[in-house]
Amino acid sequence: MHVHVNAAESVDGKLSTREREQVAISGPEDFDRMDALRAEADGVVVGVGTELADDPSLTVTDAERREQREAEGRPPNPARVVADSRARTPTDAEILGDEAVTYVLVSERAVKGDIEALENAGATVIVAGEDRVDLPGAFEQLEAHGLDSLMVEGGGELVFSLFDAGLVDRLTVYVGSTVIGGREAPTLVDGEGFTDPDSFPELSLTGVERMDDGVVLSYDV
Ligand SMILES: NC(=O)C1=CN([C@@H]2O[C@H](COP(=O)(O)OP(=O)(O)OC[C@H]3O[C@@H](n4cnc5c(N)ncnc54)[C@H](OP(=O)(O)O)[C@@H]3O)[C@@H](O)[C@H]2O)C=CC1
Ligand SMILES: Nc1nc(O)c(N)c(N[C@@H]2O[C@H](COP(=O)(O)O)[C@@H](O)[C@H]2O)n1
Repeated sequence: MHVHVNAAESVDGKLSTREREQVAISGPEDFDRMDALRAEADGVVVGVGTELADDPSLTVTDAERREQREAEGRPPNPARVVADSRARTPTDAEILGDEAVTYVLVSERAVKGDIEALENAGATVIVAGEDRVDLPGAFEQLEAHGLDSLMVEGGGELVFSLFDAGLVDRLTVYVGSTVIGGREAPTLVDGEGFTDPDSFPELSLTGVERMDDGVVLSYDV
């Protein structure tokens, strides 16, 4: 499985405000770059924190990109994937719309009734892990469903777990020229954090590009 993490952060590393409401950090050029990344991927992934905060659609906006995918024998939109241990995704969430297939990754903590409600709303539910979603195990199951490349949009809790599990292959981050601040505001990588310098993931900078009012930094992991 190839895993690409892409997000937009303020100059002080925040993904959003302490109120965790969706903020447009990047501009039209970067949103178009994100759309192109979605169009390349077999699946677009978020954590349930992002799902509940933003209610995103995770679909490809540009019609030509959807047509190009279809010309290649792919579905017009990538699959949507949400890491949601306790099956908290609302059944009227945008990601359960019929523009694309949707996988909800849950753990054994999810109750049967909530799983069935998501299945009735059109989701395919994948169970992996006892407490939180076991990401390596869940990604193996996604591969069995034909998904070989994932574009992860966040948020910081999920991105930490992906780095911690050694699952990230590529990182692109738009750094906008704005300051959000707030010790409780989500950052690109939250979770428990790494403490041993020997365990810090080492990235290799592969690109720096000016875009909108900021820069896009690209890394191989
Ligand atoms: N600027 C940008 O580019 C982006 C901004 N955002 C912003 O980020 C914020 C949301 O980020 P955040 O709160 O970090 O939430 P996340 O989207 O990272 O979701 C975190 C939740 O995912 C669930 N989860 C399931 N399995 C795992 C696992 N193995 N590891 C980690 N989490 C797991 C957990 O809930 P549970 O245990 O219940 O399953 C956890 O609380 C919002 O404010 C949103 O607007 C988000 C994406 C991009
Ligand atoms: N690239 C980027 N720039 C920003 O400024 C952002 N706020 C985000 N957020 C991500 O975009 C998702 C919105 O998805 P839809 O367009 O509604 O499908 C949101 O959930 C974040 O993942 N990204």
